[in-house]
Amino acid sequence: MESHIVSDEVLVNGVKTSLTLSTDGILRWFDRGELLRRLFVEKEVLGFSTAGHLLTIRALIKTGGDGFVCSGRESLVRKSFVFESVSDDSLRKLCEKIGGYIDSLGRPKKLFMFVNPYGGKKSATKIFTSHVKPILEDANIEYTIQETKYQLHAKEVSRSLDLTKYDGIVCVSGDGILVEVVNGLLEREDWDAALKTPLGVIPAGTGNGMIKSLLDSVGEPCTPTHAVLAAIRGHKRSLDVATIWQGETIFYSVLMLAWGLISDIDIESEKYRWMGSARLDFYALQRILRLRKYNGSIRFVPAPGFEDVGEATDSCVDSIEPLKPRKHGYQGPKVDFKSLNWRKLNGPFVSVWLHNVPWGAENTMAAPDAKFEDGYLDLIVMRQCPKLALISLMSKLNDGGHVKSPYVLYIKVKAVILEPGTRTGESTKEGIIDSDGEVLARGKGTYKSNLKSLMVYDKLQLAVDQGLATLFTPV
Ligand SMILES: Nc1ncnc2c1ncn2[C@@H]1O[C@H](COP(=O)(O)OP(=O)(O)OP(=O)(O)O)[C@@H](O)[C@H]1O
Repeated sequence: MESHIVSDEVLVNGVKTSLTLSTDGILRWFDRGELLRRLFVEKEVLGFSTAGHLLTIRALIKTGGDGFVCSGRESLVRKSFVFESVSDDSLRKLCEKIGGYIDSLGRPKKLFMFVNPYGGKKSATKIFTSHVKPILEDANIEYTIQETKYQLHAKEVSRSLDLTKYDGIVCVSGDGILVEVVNGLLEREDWDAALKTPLGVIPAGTGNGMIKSLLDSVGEPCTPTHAVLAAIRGHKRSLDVATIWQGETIFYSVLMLAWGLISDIDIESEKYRWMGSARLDFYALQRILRLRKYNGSIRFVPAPGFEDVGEATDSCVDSIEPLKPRKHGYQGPKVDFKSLNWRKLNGPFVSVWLHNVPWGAENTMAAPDAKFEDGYLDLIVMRQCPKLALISLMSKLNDGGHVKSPYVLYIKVKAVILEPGTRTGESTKEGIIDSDGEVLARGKGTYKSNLKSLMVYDKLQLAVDQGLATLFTPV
């Protein structure tokens, strides 16, 4: 028998009932000894409020169950339970004990929220109003909202935000805003402390890979409501951050980097945006039928267990360019690159993909074995593949089945030097390198754009720092 944190008489619909919070964190109420209902405070209770003698407990309950069901697809609904206390004293005691228990869970009390009204289907504001706001209010969480007004606005704000005022930053957006926030935090003088600020995402973009990866890892569906709950229950986890650099230019990535087939599909299919999500399948098929291969090489430091992949490359050591020291902010991972075991794969390549978390988008499980905080990136390489096999392989992207294909090399790496080259047979055409939805580099003969990309289509280096950032997580 669990001991009680508090147990008292209350009225439910005028009927005398006993309300109990036990040390196992379950709130139960009984009628003549018979259990009427129970709520798992940690999992289901958002908060409570009082009015007169009434105590209202607000919860988020799985539909189709009483909170004990764990299947992945049911939805969550807000529900209130009202208890009438028998005296001021009783109400005070109940509030103090239930409030104390909720406080002990380490939940955020004040959040800074970015809302990107231009991400995805332009529905972030609506998602905030109808899914996020009511839950924050039920949970008595204060929030400050910042709508993003232009590209890199979230990065700018994160660089100078007074973080002592907030217990976390939540982005109602796609992955793009999260990446901006991480980049902004890493440029701060107090980057080390700033990176301990937990970050959350409410899916409202085209690519919602990070929140999909978090929710899917515990069998929960990627919905705004599940995402809010993940952000406010007080659980945190670390996240690896990859530093990508070329000369003085640096980009911090938390999701992925792609070169070849995948980035061509992602970026070039933008011109078919009017087709909606069908644009990706449509353009993927075009790209497979007229398959491109790229010259170039990848040098990498393999994770334990993958030391024999590729060929040894000693010459690499001389060509490593260390990260240039910055005036302030994070200085990159502290690794002696020259002492590491470098291996090499030569092109031509159909596709080169690096992934930090399993899902690249809600329907793309790029790297089924990727871990948030293992200190490695998953490298997925395809050098050649018959077109029919490639079509079937692309159809397996939604369950990660592609990594089992004999045409795919799937390993874990700590650092990479990528040397992208021209398309085979077309020496005037180069490719696109894309990281976390950003075009990092656009080579000759690709699509036309007035926007200048961050880096040039040339050698770039990348290394992972383990668990540098912090995320809100569902459990
Ligand atoms: N007010 C704005 N106007 C234009 N662009 C903006 C605005 N606010 C943010 N952005 C940019 O929108 C981009 C997309 O952000 P977000 O994370 O919401 O979605 P996404 O899924 O990454 O991308 P998509 O635009 O394809 O949905 C970011 O690169 C960000 O810089």
